[in-house]
Amino acid sequence: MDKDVTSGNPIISTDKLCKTFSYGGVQQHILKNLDIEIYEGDFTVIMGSSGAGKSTLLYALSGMDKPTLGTIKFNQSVISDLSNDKLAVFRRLNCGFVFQQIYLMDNMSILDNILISGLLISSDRKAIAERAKDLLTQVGLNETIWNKFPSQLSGGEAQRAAIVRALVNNPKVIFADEPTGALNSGAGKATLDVLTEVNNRGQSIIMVTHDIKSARRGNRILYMRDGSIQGVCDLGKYVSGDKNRQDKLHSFLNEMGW
Ligand SMILES: Nc1ncnc2c1ncn2[C@@H]1O[C@H](COP(=O)(O)OP(=O)(O)OP(=O)(O)O)[C@@H](O)[C@H]1O
Repeated sequence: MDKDVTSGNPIISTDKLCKTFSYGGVQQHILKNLDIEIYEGDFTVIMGSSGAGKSTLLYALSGMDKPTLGTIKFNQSVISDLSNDKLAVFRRLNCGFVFQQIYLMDNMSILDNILISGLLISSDRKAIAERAKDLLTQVGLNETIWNKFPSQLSGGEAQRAAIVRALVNNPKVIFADEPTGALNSGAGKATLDVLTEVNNRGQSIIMVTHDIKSARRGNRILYMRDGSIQGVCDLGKYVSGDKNRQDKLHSFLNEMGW
């Protein structure tokens, strides 16, 4: 795949990545010989038809699931043949996750939810707490929120807290699966603004979405159909209200048959 001039070095690459599920005695080939490069510092968006294999690809790239065949390299190290235990360590050190369902722990304060993630890789509680508070402030969640419980937050506030939890260990890549899928448009925009800001500071993001407003935030769009990459669109960095970018994305998606 051609490399956008604005992109950095490949942070993840795949070689003939395949994923097959067996269900009810039938084999379903979901990812078919994918050769992909994801570049450092990019906001990569994965779009495509329903069932195309977008989430399956995201889970394979992040080491949440293992490929059936093929190789995945993360920063030049092969991760596709790691044991489950080593993959768990790899994810803890390198990956942050943001999902449509927010999965904060109900019986802990927002700050504790974030601290507990940080303590998985460091025992320096004071430093983690400082980083957590700093990040919470950056995403617009001030001190009055820190000691609340998840059920006392709006959906948008909870998703911003979940982004902080994903960032607290300073991961190389944030993997997001429909992060605005359960949010109203205002909360969705606030979540996208945070992800955009985080990416502008250099954080690599890979996001699966059906939502065109979310997709606009990416600088590189991969379009999947039936387990393959059907097309790639390099949009350049997001600039609010840039009509040329919007038109380019629309005509790419039309071309892909979206
Ligand atoms: N663990 C599993 N076992 C069996 N089949 C699975 C499993 N996970 C996913 N699939 C199948 O793989 C296909 C692709 O699923 P995936 O969730 O990757 O698609 P998607 O492109 O993200 O779809 P959507 O946009 O609808 O969420 C689907 O047909 C799904 O049923």
